[in-house]
Amino acid sequence: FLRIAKQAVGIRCISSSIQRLGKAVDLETLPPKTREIIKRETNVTCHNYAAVPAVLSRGKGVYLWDVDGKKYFDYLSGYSSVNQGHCHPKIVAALVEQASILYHTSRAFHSDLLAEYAEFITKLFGFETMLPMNTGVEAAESAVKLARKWGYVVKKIPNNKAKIIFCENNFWGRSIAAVSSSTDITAYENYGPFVPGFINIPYDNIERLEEELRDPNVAAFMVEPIQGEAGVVIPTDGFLKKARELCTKHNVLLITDEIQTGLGRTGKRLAVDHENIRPDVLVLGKALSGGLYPISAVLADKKVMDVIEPGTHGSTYGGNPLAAKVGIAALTVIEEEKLAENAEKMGKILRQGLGQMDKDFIEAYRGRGLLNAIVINREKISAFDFCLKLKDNGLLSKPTHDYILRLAPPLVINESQINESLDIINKTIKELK
Ligand SMILES: Cc1ncc(COP(=O)(O)O)c(CNc2cccc(C(=O)O)c2)c1O
Repeated sequence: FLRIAKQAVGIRCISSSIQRLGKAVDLETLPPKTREIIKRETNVTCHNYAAVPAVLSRGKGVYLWDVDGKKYFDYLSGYSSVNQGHCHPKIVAALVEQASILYHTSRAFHSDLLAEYAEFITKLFGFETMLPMNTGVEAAESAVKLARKWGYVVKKIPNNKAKIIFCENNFWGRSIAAVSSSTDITAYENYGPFVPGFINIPYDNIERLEEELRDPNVAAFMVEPIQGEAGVVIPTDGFLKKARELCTKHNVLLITDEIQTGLGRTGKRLAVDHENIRPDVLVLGKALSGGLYPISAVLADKKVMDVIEPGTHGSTYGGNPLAAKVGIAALTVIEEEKLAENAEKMGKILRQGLGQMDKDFIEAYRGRGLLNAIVINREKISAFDFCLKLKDNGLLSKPTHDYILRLAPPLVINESQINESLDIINKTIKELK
């Protein structure tokens, strides 16, 4: 239905003012080196991003520096990839050391590190097996393939009839399958025809989920525990727990996409830990490498994962020894430095500060741990233009929508840095009043 609806009317299921593309920026207002590099890049690259006009050349911890030496707080963390902070010495050391030993064999052969990495990550998250991939969308798409195959082989769904339930305003990447499940017209427009068998329900709507789960051809429900790109949308307490119960009741796989919410970002190792539930399939990415290298993974128990036999799925780079080494280091840093606990503490301080800001300007704020967002009064300024002003004052972020600004610094941030960031946001608001 969704596919036909999208093709027929191209409806915008979410606000028509989606701001995937920021406002045009007057390059002449930028410092010369920044301006020149942006012009050169624009001349020879696909224009698939409307970037905030900062040209960065160095990063350390929570800080970034641009080519003119200006220092910024990073409040995007590479879209929650750099949870461990920029250029973390342990993760860099792992890469540098392994890069001069062995970095790629393909899985046509075994390498000495995949076993160590797979044992580490499966033990840490409590699953029997893992499938190593590279980007988030690859892992999410692998989870969709795994669920479909499980549906046919185990649940005995008639061939090519498997359905997968997604939530409106989901975001799991830019592949044809990912945009086939999307309700964001800027993500799917002019990319049809779409992948069949995908159903959309409103997020955080248990009644609608139960309704769709009654269809015996449903193989899985894939959901973000907190919707990141939708604007840090937190479900009602108990939603995930109820979804878990219903998926079990209807013999449907629960897939949680923790590519943005996982690995300490929301103040727990995984966002599902806030409700103490265990999915059938867990999808990780982004901070699995600390932002240093594309690493993603799908975790599941053997009764699910073993439907994939040799030669029926794969990836040139998936599970390479460099990724294995970097993955172990990145996960070790999160655990050893207690980054989830720090995210919980620092997130509370951040939201406390946001709560004291001018309510005429910041209409709302929300978040868990260090995955936060503010809703800006659209009468005052767009989120993109507010970003430009924040940049001038030394804080970098990027909107998720016209009036929603994400605030997601590396999880290594400390209290004085949070307070300094709050001062920058307050100063920017005062300048705009
Ligand atoms: C929840 C979630 N799942 C999957 C993906 C896809 O990961 P990859 O991008 O590594 O394939 C994401 C990605 N998250 C994300 C956030 C903001 C921008 C962009 C962008 O594609 O420009 C992507 C995500 O936020």
